[in-house]
Amino acid sequence: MRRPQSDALEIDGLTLAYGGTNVLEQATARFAAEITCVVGTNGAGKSTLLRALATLIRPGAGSIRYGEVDVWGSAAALRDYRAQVGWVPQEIDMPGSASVIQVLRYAAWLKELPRQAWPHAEERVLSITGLGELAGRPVGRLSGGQRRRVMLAAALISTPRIVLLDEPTVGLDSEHRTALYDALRLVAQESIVVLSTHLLEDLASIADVAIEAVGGGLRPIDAPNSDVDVADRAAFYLRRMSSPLTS
Ligand SMILES: Nc1ncnc2c1ncn2[C@@H]1O[C@H](COP(=O)(O)OP(=O)(O)OP(=O)(O)O)[C@@H](O)[C@H]1O
Repeated sequence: MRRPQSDALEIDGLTLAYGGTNVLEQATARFAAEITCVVGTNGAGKSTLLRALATLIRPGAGSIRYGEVDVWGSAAALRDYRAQVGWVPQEIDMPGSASVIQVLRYAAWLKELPRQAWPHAEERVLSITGLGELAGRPVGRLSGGQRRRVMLAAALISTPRIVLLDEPTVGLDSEHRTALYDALRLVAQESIVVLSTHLLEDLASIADVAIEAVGGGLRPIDAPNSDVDVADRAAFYLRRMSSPLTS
């Protein structure tokens, strides 16, 4: 079931900079309980936007609001917001000797989940990510795609309402991408999912909404009629991506 409108995540007039250089300027967007893909060329600001949504970077101007609350408005608002966020960074960083279940328990401990809730939470995220049979295996003995799903499972352990993934498909073959996308489909039934990608051809199979980081701003790529088939949708996105800014 879709989340109520009031729980949307909104950015308004957002400016993000490193040093004195703006990466995004006056950017506006709205994210609902569906899968939003952020696309754009190298250096366009996709990761920067994702990091800002994860509150790893503080905006120079503008606001990030979740359910009408300015997440940077107070220390309490920031803490409450962070408790709702599951973050999957681009870099896979887990001790190779730890088993999948140990990684999940560490994530549950970090998120301060009550210990009695751990077994149910572990079962839930293993099921969503299709990792049940690998629970006891050291992550160093998993494939890149499986490790990526472990990171997603760890991010999901506290049932976050907002799931942010920076380039989650890097290095994955189509089979592993499909497994990841299947997991994200389940997550997006209840949570806001935002991911960055440079794989335009995958937008057709995963994106409910696509936005492009371009020229320091964010531009929605109109959703095509969902009745058209997947190949047509992909072609649609690719056409939109290559169209001039004024179109
Ligand atoms: N920590 C940083 N310090 C200074 N500049 C940075 C930093 N991180 C990113 N940048 C710059 O900000 C701009 C946007 O980078 P960002 O990583 O958000 O782009 P991207 O769209 O994710 O690119 P890619 O597709 O290559 O991952 C780039 O010009 C980059 O060089």
